[in-house]
Amino acid sequence: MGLLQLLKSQFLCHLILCYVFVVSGLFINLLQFCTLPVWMVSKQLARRINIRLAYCLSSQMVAMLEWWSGTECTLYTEPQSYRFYGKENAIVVLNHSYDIDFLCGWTFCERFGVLGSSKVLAKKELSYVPVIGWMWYFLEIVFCKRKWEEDRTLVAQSLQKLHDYPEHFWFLLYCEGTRFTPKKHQVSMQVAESKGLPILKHHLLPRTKGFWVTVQNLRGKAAAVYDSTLNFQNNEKPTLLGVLNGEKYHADLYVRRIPLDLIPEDEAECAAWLHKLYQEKDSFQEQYTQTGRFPGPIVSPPRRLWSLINWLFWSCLMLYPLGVLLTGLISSGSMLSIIVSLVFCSAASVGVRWMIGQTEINKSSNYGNKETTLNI
Ligand SMILES: CC/C=C\C/C=C\C/C=C\C/C=C\C/C=C\C/C=C\CCC(=O)SCCNC(=O)CCNC(=O)[C@H](O)C(C)(C)COP(=O)(O)OP(=O)(O)OC[C@H]1O[C@@H](n2cnc3c(N)ncnc32)[C@H](O)[C@@H]1OP(=O)(O)O
Ligand SMILES: CCCCCCCC/C=C\CCCCCCCC(=O)OC[C@@H](O)COP(=O)(O)O
Repeated sequence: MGLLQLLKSQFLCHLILCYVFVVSGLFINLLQFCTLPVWMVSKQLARRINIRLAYCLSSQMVAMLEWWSGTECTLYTEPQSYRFYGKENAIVVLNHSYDIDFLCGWTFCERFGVLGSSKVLAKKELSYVPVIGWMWYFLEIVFCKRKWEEDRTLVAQSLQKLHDYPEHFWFLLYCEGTRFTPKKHQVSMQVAESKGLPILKHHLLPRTKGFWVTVQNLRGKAAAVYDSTLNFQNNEKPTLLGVLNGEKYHADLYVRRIPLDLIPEDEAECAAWLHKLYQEKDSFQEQYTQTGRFPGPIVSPPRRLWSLINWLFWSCLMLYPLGVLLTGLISSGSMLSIIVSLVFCSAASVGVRWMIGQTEINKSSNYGNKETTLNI
């Protein structure tokens, strides 16, 4: 292990990175809160400010992936589709099998200039996660309860509000609704069998209602669906803790651009269309497993310096007061103050560890896990 790699794996380094992320994140949340009066005067101005504030926060995590861990993200796509990326609104359909799939998605958002405005249909529980969840609230992220009776109006209303959104955005939809585990796969394949649908090897059976409601409500606003399939070379199983440790991963993303007009309006036809899409995605994954690559040419956008510059800026801004505080603390010689600070630091690390836990598949919810969820 090289010296730099050894440094990256040190707990003290992690503590510093997390400190910068959390404290700057809370500060950004506060700035977002201050944009509330602006909403009353100019909604579009408030939205544009929030897009930039969100960029300041999410690009720190992107910088950690791209510059700290040096993870390589390769894009497989047709050149005629590539020219549209970042220049139109789109619905992104992505497989949900990795702890850091959302972060790889963010990396591509950053490279195509839509990171600050990127959106997702997220489970409601994530809105309570400090920093990221609170940021999403101001970014008009669409939350769902994964209860269709409530979601059908809730999600539709939130999507309608995006019709006058002032900047290009990608709206991410994990149609599988939860992360892939062997148990959830087994349960969802029972549902597939009962519906006479083919067995999927690499995906859970997609939930079609959220897709249908999204497509219907973003018609006229989104131009296309980006069917995206993510995998990692050499069977890597990336984690956020691994990224924090400076481990380098190799992500491959295959994207097909499908104009929204090609997607059926009728709910049943739209559901059948999505099932067929997932059967195709499954065959791409199988091809990747067999050959180590996706179909189509590689047209990767390079990582940009912006995420690194933003990260260095916030690090300087946050580490300076920390340095002043620590110097004052040590020179005061007060044992009580030092103990209180240590207790505070320990509590903060437990809090950050909990946040990182939200990304871990082994802490995944029970949604889709139980036979009782079978609506058959
Ligand atoms: C060029 C580069 C391109 C791309 C780059 C890639 C990406 C970048 C893009 C953007 C990045 C933006 C942000 C990323 C940042 C962070 C993201 C982080 C995380 C958030 C993710 C989540 O929170 S995922 C969880 C929430 N989302 C969803 O659940 C969406 C999918 N779900 C649905 O659509 C659901 O339908 C619903 C939520 C709307 C409603 O849920 P409900 O439970 O009520 O489901 P259903 O009504 O669908 O269930 C009943 C039907 O399902 C059948 N059933 C029952 N059991 C199962 C089972 N185990 N598996 C499958 N199906 C099942 C049942 O039979 C019913 O069938 P019907 O035929 O009657 O529909
Ligand atoms: C720059 C240094 C930063 C270091 C510190 C990083 C700390 C930040 C930690 C976490 C940010 C929270 C991001 C939450 C995104 C979680 C995405 C996710 O995958 O959600 C799961 C959901 O889809 C389905 O849930 P279930 O599978 O049903 O359960």
